[in-house]
Amino acid sequence: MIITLTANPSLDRTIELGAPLAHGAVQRATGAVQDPGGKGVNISRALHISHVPTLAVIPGEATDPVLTGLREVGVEYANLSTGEPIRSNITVVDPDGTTTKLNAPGTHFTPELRQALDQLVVERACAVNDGQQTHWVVLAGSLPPGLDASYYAELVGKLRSAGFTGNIAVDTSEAPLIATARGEHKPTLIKPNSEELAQLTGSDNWRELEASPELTARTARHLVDQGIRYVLATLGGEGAVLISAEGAWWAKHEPVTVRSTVGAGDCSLAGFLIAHELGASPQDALVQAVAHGSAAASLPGTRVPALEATTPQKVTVQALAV
Ligand SMILES: O=P(O)(O)OC[C@@]1(O)O[C@H](CO)[C@@H](O)[C@@H]1O
Repeated sequence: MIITLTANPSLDRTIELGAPLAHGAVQRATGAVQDPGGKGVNISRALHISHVPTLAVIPGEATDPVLTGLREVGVEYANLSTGEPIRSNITVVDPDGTTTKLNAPGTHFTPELRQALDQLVVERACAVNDGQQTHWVVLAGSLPPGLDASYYAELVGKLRSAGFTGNIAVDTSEAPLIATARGEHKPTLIKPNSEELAQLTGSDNWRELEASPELTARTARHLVDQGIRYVLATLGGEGAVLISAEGAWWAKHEPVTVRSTVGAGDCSLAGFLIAHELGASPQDALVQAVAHGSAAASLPGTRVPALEATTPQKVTVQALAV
């Protein structure tokens, strides 16, 4: 069982344009799709479609389109009533696949709501759900207004104090990511992209990291030395690097036609988790992460691929010396 927390879920509305986005103009879309979104939600959707048991913890009303959307596809969830609609995030896709994303701030959290959310996550992580122990808790996405940057770092500590001994992954950015990496209780895994790795390590040139798997591995090595077991660094079209105490590897998929990169990073993490649940080695889990990310990028909107629709045989992997 893998539990995901999406503290700031979203209804993802994707609009496809027949001509490049023109600032200040009225443009007619050639297509529009809407999906339940937010990073943890996407990860749970990707796990579910590949038959890996998952529970998505989400603040929001049961009648909200995000939750009805999850019910329609059969993803199990535990929601915390907030009295507010879940935010809508807009993605505009140009004909060449370039995406422009507009993310709303999300529901304001009171201290009472925060406490209730903590309790829900900790209770579900420590309980046996549907006869299954929780192997991973994934804390994912931005934090809504009212939850401060140390929220995930503190929640990792609360899970450990409550006796949760499984793995914890954190997939976030900016101040919450920095606070998590510096926190007293380290997560098992973090999944930064190049920009986030640069934020974490104080590097001012994330493009250099994206272009160099070796530099990425050397940079992320410090995080592993500080107690994070796995750093899964995604590099866009350049694949991903996994850095762990056992070694570092770079994996890259053959080029694909990109429809939408939104959620591709979430699917990479889902691919890693699926492979890990199936007992794969870290290196093979990296290959599946890259296969999942590429498959997601070739789908429209925030659509997620099933394991059987991914092509790990088109991924090349090599060990990196760090
Ligand atoms: O505003 P956040 O929480 O950083 O990101 C939210 C979001 O952009 O992330 C997902 C893709 O990773 C989308 O489903 C969603 O709209």
